[in-house]
Amino acid sequence: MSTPQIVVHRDKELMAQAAAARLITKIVDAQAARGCASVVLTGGRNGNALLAALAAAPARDAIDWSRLDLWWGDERFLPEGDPERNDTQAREALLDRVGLDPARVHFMPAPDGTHEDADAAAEAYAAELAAAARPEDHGPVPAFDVLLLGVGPDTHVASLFPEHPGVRETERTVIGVHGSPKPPPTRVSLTLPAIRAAREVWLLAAGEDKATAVAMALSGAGEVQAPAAGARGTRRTLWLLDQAAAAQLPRSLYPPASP
Ligand SMILES: O=C(O)[C@H](O)[C@@H](O)[C@H](O)[C@H](O)COP(=O)(O)O
Repeated sequence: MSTPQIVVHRDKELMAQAAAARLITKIVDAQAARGCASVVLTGGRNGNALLAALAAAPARDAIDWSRLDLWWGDERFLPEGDPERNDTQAREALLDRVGLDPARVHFMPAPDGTHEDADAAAEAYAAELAAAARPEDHGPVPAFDVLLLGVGPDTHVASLFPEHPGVRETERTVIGVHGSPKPPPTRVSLTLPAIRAAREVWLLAAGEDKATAVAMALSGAGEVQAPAAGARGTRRTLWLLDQAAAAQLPRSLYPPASP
């Protein structure tokens, strides 16, 4: 697993634009090397701001959108089209404006006749991930190129909350989450083992309400107390912050070239 690297941007708008530029390059490079790319999306304001910045970036057309696999790190277990669903928000911010191949867009299931509860939805998503994993991925989920995560003020990532059962999961790749402290209470989430299959994990945090969480997760806290600390990529773990979210980082971690 990779050691976290930290990049601090002046404010959250610049952070979203720089992350979008970084993501465009990453996807273009992966497509040039292998013909396709895979990205795991996150819910939350910072993840959506990144998608909106991507939609507005002229260089977005460098991406072959029909050869991009999209997955979700977590989803709010609400009916399809609900404005609070992460995928509804992602569609509005970006997905409805680009030429994606619907077969490559892997929404997490919504409640319906087949997926009565979040546990059934999680099981179905785990099977979809397993079916997409190739032998060279050496595991039950694809080795995603980039997995995006927002960081909560309590250090949660995806729908893995401090001290909740989900953060202790070592076997399953996707779980149903019940009693989430962040509404809505019922969710579906990748687990830390699934997150750690990604080549690159990018964590996004902006605003002063994130400063304590960022400092805690980067200062040696355990993943049960600080789930963000357990989110690492096999090749790279990148914390993308604005100045306010970086304000409580120990000086030893604060990158030299930061504003
Ligand atoms: O479904 C969700 O709500 C998320 O996926 C969640 O993990 C989110 O990313 C963080 O809470 C950060 O959210 P903000 O970027 O809005 O602070």
